Amino acid sequence: MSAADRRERGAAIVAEQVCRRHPPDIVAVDDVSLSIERGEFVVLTGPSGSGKTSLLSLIGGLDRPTSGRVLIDGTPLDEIPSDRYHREVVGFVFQHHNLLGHLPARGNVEIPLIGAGIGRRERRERAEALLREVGLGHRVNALSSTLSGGERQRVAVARALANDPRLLLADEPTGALDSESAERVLDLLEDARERRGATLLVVTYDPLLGDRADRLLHLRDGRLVDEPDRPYLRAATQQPQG
Ligand SMILES: Nc1ncnc2c1ncn2[C@@H]1O[C@H](COP(=O)(O)OP(=O)(O)OP(=O)(O)O)[C@@H](O)[C@H]1O
Repeated sequence: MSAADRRERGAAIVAEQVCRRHPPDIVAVDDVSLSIERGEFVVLTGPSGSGKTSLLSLIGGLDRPTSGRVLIDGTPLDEIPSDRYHREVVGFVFQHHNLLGHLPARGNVEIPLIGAGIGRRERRERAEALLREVGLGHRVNALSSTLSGGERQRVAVARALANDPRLLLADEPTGALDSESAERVLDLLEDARERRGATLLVVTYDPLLGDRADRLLHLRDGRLVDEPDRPYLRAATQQPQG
């Protein structure tokens, strides 16, 4: 199916000849075209420095292509107001979870709800419900800085889900976790897809995620490449270097 066909059927994400250059001569993303169906779970992998985070940032509206364009549900991303996109459409899980350590777990999950015109009490209830969903109902008042790595990552997932995003983007969400915590985070992401119909795009080296994804995309030197097997999916401690 061509990218244009998928767009007609309402692909969640389309990239059309997307490039991201950094002066003077770095090409982080080089002419990438792709299409991801609604509700699909796609893993993006490739060696270190191949452009995975750069591409995720372009799709997540954290950065803009130097040429080409990204469409979300058929609408060019640069026509969607950035605050609306981040408030209503997309949720992010970062590897280093970017939690505010001085806030309790609940406070972190409430952050995306603050700009959404939701009253304080409802925000609180929703954040607590999400934390229960990720198995942290007993830790809602714990300062994030006192949580374990796996717990923090689960808070990060709860925060990413707070706005009920239809697009969930994750950058090495299990990279820093032991296998049990990694399984748990992965279950949460898959649950978001099954229960909420979210589309998942996940950057990873983790074979566990690769096994569960519908499809793997491989980047090398900023370009999408065909790989016969899964050379970049290895335990985090054995990450291949560029
Ligand atoms: N702001 C920037 N300025 C200059 N070069 C950049 C910038 N951001 C990324 N790059 C370069 O673009 C290339 C792709 O980087 P990116 O972080 O997207 O790779 P990656 O595949 O996510 O790597 P890793 O797996 O190590 O996180 C790298 O060569 C990187 O040094």
